[in-house]
Amino acid sequence: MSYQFITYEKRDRVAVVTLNRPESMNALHLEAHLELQEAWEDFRDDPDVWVAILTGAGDRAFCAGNDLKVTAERTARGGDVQGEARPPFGRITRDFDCPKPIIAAVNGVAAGGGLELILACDIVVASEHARMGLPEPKVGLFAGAGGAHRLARQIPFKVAMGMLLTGDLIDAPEAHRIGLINEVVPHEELIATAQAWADRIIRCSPLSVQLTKEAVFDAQFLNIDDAFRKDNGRRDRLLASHDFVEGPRAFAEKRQPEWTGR
Ligand SMILES: CCCCCCCCCCCCC[C@H](O)CC(=O)SCCNC(=O)CCNC(=O)[C@H](O)C(C)(C)COP(=O)(O)OP(=O)(O)OC[C@H]1O[C@@H](n2cnc3c(N)ncnc32)[C@H](O)[C@@H]1OP(=O)(O)O
Repeated sequence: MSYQFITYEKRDRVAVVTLNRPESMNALHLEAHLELQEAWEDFRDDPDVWVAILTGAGDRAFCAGNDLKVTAERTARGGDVQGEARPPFGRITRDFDCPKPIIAAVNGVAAGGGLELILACDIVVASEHARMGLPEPKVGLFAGAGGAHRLARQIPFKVAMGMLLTGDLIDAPEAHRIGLINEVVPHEELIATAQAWADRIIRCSPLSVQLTKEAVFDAQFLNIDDAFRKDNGRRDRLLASHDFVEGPRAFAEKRQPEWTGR
């Protein structure tokens, strides 16, 4: 599939998705959002790819959120911005709720939908000059693509409300201090650090990793009985899998496992 507003490369079980509108701070208009959605569906459904890295092109921005200039132009022309906005607000990060891990490599500013993409990722490595926040209230919107219901689950409530109600951005060291990101690294080490996280994950059984992510997600959003009920189904699936046989056998034979993910 060829893309105009993102790049999508797969190598050695890792998919690298790059937002590719550096001239617009990698801001997302509807067309870019739809390409991103397509790439996630391919990543989710490709059995040969186990982890994704999401980053932005250029050195200035990871993603500046919705493309405000395009929205302004389309609103001025009487375009159906409301219709355009409806799917992404629900979908832009729902698609990320695929069971495979996604690592964000934050190469610059992540604002609005840019931070909402990060909140939907599982592991976040940021360049030392990255900044992030949810400035939607400053532009007449609200963080409806995951920011309002994810931020307060990932950092202390009052710190989250301070960010959500002011729209203020924070720098990478502060994001790391409050636990919003895993690591802050020199800019030139960003992609290598994200790749190192991916390499550590693909040494694990892909089936175990995916079921772990599903279990964590269900525990966050389902009532405890439903979450445990789904865990029982996951456990049965894992116990019946090749990986459940291969893992202990490889350990006993002191060799690297040969995972199949089935
Ligand atoms: C909502 C309708 C949706 C319609 C369908 C869209 C589908 C895609 C869905 C995306 C997710 C939407 C959900 C999300 O919750 C809603 C939002 O994201 S609202 C937007 C939130 N983002 C912002 O408010 C950020 C605005 N920008 C800034 O605050 C600053 O630019 C910055 C990011 C902090 C960077 O500051 P600086 O480093 O000082 O750089 P500049 O300000 O000088 O900017 C450089 C250059 O880039 C242009 N630019 C920056 N941000 C955007 C943007 N979001 N859209 C378009 N262009 C942007 C800026 O204008 C400058 O351009 P120049 O003037 O040099 O031509």
